[in-house]
Amino acid sequence: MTKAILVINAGSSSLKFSVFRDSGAGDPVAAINGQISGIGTAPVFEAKDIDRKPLEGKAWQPGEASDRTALLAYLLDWIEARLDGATLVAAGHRVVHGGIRHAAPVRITPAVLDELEGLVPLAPLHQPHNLAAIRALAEAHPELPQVACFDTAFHRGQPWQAGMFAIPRDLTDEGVRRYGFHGLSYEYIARRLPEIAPELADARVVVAHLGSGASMCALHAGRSMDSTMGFTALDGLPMGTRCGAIDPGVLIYLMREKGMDAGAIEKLLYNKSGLLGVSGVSNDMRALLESADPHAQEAVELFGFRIAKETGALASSMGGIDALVFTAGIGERSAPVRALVAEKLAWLGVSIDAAANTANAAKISSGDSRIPVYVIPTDEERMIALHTRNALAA
Ligand SMILES: Nc1ncnc2c1ncn2[C@@H]1O[C@H](COP(=O)(O)OP(=O)(O)O)[C@@H](O)[C@H]1O
Ligand SMILES: CC(=O)OP(=O)(O)O
Ligand SMILES: [Mg+2]
Repeated sequence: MTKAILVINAGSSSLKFSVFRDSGAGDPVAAINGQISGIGTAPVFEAKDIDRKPLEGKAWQPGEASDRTALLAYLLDWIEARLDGATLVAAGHRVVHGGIRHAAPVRITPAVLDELEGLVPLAPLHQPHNLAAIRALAEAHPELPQVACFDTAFHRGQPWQAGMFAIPRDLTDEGVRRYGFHGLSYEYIARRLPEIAPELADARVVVAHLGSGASMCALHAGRSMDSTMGFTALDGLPMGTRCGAIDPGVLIYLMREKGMDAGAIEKLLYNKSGLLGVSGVSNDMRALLESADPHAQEAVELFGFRIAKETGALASSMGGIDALVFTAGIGERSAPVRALVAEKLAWLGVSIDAAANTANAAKISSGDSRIPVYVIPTDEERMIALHTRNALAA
């Protein structure tokens, strides 16, 4: 029997999904990818087959389909009509925060769901939507096994120094520590890199996951040694709308001198900062690269500066660097951003080939670069499908 696994990556206003077919041999294979975007306003459903051929499009009128349960029920009906003889056996979800307890994917039960709900304050942009999708699916299909795959899990094996803040120990003990995120993406890169470059299997590699959320990871022999994100997905690099690393004294200043409460600070740092806050133009890197506004150019420059700076820091965490990898939306597709970072890493001997970079080639370093530089498309969905299958088999 061919089995089908539904993979869901739920965001604030979108629900990305994939259907994988699992014959039992090798990795599950993606058959359908799609998303429902515009949730909460005017939802739009799009799906493509594995050759990127459009399968379906549907747009709802504003207000017509406002709740996630109804949209998920629609999605499930649509998927079930296209299983083509396969049986839907499980759903795997990206859940951003697994907290102190989860170092591996877990089968969802009501108790697990309640526990994950407790982590909402640590990932306000993601966790509520991840859990809402699980709840809605459980309502529509109570018998379907669901598995939560955590963005934090891959980092749980880091050396203790990478996970610790210099704060009183009782706070550390209760979980106020650095977790790291985008773990499903880094785990995929850790598997994929040795296929592309076998000589790098045991190497010290800095991976830059540059999407709407952006972070970097120090990978040594495929294991996470350090990462730029910490307790929350706010730390590290500036992102589309998130500030990245900030002096905690700024928060005290905002509270004391500006009278801001937790909600206002959360909104400022998660939704109004980053590329959007610096540029005043957009949170989208494409718009900034096209803009002549000097503040847009400053936002791009700051992004590149911080990526280069963190490359040095992460290399230090591993005692050196043997390769650099770019991935995710900006990392995979923005030659100007990669060129900017490479320029700032010239001191390290990084040099890229302009034509290869423009072509988004797999290897973009020039022959005389001291370390190779790769562009590797990430595949968080494939990791989720794999983890979901394995969690069910266990
Ligand atoms: N060709 C491109 N050039 C520059 N940036 C791009 C390009 N294509 C996509 N992006 C950027 O990638 C970001 C989305 O990355 P992605 O990894 O899909 O994010 P997420 O999954 O976190 O929503 C967008 O904010 C956009 O700025
Ligand atoms: C953890 C995180 O920042 O995720 P995303 O890039 O999807 O926003
Ligand atoms: Mg992403």
